[in-house]
Amino acid sequence: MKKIMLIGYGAMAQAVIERLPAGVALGWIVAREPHHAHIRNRFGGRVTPLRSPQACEAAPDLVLECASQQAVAEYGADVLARGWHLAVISTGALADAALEQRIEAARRKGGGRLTLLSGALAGMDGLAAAKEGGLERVTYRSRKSPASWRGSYAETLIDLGGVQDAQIFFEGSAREAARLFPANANVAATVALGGVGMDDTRVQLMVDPQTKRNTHTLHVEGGFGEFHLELSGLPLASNPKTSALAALSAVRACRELAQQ
Ligand SMILES: NC(=O)C1=CN([C@@H]2O[C@H](COP(=O)(O)OP(=O)(O)OC[C@H]3O[C@@H](n4cnc5c(N)ncnc54)[C@H](OP(=O)(O)O)[C@@H]3O)[C@@H](O)[C@H]2O)C=CC1
Ligand SMILES: O=C([O-])CC(=O)C(=O)O
Repeated sequence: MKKIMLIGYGAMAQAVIERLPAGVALGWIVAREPHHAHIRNRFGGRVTPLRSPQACEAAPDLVLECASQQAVAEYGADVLARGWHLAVISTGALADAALEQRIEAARRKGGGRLTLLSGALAGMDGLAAAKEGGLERVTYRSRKSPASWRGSYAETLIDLGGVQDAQIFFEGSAREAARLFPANANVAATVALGGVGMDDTRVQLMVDPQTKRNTHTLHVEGGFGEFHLELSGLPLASNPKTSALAALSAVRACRELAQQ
């Protein structure tokens, strides 16, 4: 039986817990103190709530980050320095070049393994293959409902309550998008890391009052030709910012672990 540590106890973490595949057990949850009593009541002694991964006395087979860019900054380097396997969903954290270097240095020194989860988008395999032939242009667009952008920096750029038609409210690099929209633009960072990098990946963010989906559009041009991919994902009921597919990509990482 493989034993995992989950970082975060929000919408995605709940979706992952509900779908944990056979052969994988949840051993630890890193969560803020107010969640600890709930975790103890729900799982009894089977799952230990922790304030940080450093408080864990055993070695998890996988540490699954389903929390925030801030959590990646707080714990990522330490997890990798211990030689553990870290799977990250809040990939936008790596838009901070200093943090990316710290994480890479810790990984090299400690021998840990870093996996970037494919998250809410598909096609990362095709992007990686296309990169081998040279990439010329990568554009990513995210289109979500007003509810999905609420509480984000979008509120300073557009009147989410008054918008009548679909509208682009942000255009910029993946680095800017991931840092300005930490709960909404991790996919931009994932595309950037798999393709032409944070500064050359063009990003458009769009609000659409007519949709209830999170639609991700990726356009890639290069020596191989071009591809255009559109994925229309259902958001999680408990967090409209987050697509169900992102949680399923974390479940898939657990299944791969079970099969090792
Ligand atoms: N790569 C991708 O394709 C996608 C990435 N994401 C990212 O996945 C992450 C999780 O999403 P989701 O579950 O929907 O978000 P939620 O806001 O629903 O839940 C986040 C959880 O993580 C906890 N948390 C955040 N920071 C820390 C920390 N430093 N230490 C301990 N706990 C922490 C929160 O704690 P508390 O309850 O105390 O606030 C909360 O329990 C987000 O960063 C989101 O942006 C989402 C969708 C797609
Ligand atoms: O889940 C999504 O649709 C995308 C998302 O939030 C992100 O990229 O951070």
